[in-house]
Amino acid sequence: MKTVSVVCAWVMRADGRILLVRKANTALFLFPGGKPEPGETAEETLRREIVEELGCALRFEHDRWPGDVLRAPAANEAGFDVEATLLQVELDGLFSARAEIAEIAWMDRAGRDDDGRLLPCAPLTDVAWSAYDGWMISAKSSARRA
Ligand SMILES: Nc1nc2c([nH]c(=O)n2[C@H]2C[C@H](O)[C@@H](COP(=O)(O)OP(=O)(O)OP(=O)(O)O)O2)c(=O)[nH]1
Repeated sequence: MKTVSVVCAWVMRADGRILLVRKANTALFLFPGGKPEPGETAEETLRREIVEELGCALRFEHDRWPGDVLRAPAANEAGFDVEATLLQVELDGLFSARAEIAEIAWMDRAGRDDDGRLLPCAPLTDVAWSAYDGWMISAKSSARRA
């Protein structure tokens, strides 16, 4: 299987919804982010992509879900898997849809946006929710053991 590598942002609102974007002329909602340029660290890629897509800076929190490298069928490239480095971050400052972003949405665990609309999502979204749930379960059981 051919692979496309991306770095993506897991941005969780206080009510537990996560931020997704839909790019112009595409149907599926995705995590903000994109492909690294040569020589960039994951953090540099994400800062650049978020400025391009949402026009704001990022904060990297250290006491949150450390994120993961996740694999799923690629949303917009037939025959490719996406290998995504997903980093939990917070947006710093006002943000809005820029450049190629057609829509921004906050998705809940049931896949709905703030208006109750069921969002069509890239396969990576489900994989990421499952990884996050797994981390939450293990974080709670270590807290109980402590
Ligand atoms: N950003 C992002 N891309 C995803 C996700 N899930 C998923 O399958 N992909 C796929 C879609 C595309 O096939 C690929 C990202 O390519 P892209 O074209 O959006 O990346 P980019 O912004 O760096 O654009 P470019 O360099 O090709 O101009 O990864 C996701 O959650 N976020």
